[in-house]
Amino acid sequence: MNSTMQQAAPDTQPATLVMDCKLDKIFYGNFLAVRDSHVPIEKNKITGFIGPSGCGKSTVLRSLNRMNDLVDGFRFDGHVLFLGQDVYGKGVDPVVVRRYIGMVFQQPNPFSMSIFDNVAFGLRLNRYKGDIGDRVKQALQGAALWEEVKDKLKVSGLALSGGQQQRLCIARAIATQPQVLLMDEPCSALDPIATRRVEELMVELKEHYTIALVTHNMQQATRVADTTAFFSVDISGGSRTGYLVESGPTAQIFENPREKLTKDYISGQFS
Ligand SMILES: Nc1ncnc2c1ncn2[C@@H]1O[C@H](COP(=O)(O)OP(=O)(O)OP(=O)(O)O)[C@@H](O)[C@H]1O
Repeated sequence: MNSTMQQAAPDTQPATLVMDCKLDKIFYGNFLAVRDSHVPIEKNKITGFIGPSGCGKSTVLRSLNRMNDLVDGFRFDGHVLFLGQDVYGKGVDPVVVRRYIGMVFQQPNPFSMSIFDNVAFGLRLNRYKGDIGDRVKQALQGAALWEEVKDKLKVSGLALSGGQQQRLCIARAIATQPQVLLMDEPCSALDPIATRRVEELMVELKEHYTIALVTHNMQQATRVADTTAFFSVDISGGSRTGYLVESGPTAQIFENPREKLTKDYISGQFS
């Protein structure tokens, strides 16, 4: 395993599998937050994570690019493989991991700097040697924001509308050309029109990227996700531990789920 994560996928890895995430147990200190969750993430697809509050959707998502490393007491049993390589392997730099597996958060969080500098941020951080201007333009085009901002690249990112800010954050995330984009409820702070825009964008982006999406919105999952993973919460041990109930093609999960728990949840019978 090398720290740059640039090796080719081993032959044993199915070509379509970008990430193989086997999260047997995830702890925050002594608290078992998630158990028994094996989530395959397939290339150029959107994998949606759905389930009730506290079932561990964000915990699982944030484990995929080591965002949880920043949380005191976080540890897990299992593995997270990116193109067959252990994301948590010895000597693997989390900063490098996040270059390949980018993230977009719930609240649009542009930096307090110009639109251009927001998008160029990761490129500069990674000492990008090419033409930064070209890459910024390409990323803004990819995030369907270029036409709206091309004449005001020096204006602060904070001066944009909420929907534009979220597309700016998506541009920032794709500027370094990651292979996977993790999106944690990216539309929850947006109005319905901006939400539709970002949903359309996600569908366009999957042509070039692989996306894992946490969403509370089941209609959103049916609109954009190719695969859906349904999580629930086990309260039988007196604690609240999230786990994967089932995952599969979105149409199957919503129209013909294998598990009664899934059926109850998607028909609104979950308490
Ligand atoms: N940093 C943390 N420290 C301790 N416990 C945490 C931390 N983050 C999450 N948890 C706990 O882990 C469990 C899963 O939380 P998580 O946020 O992953 O669930 P979720 O399904 O994404 O919830 P929601 O839909 O409400 O955002 C919860 O019990 C939560 O309180």
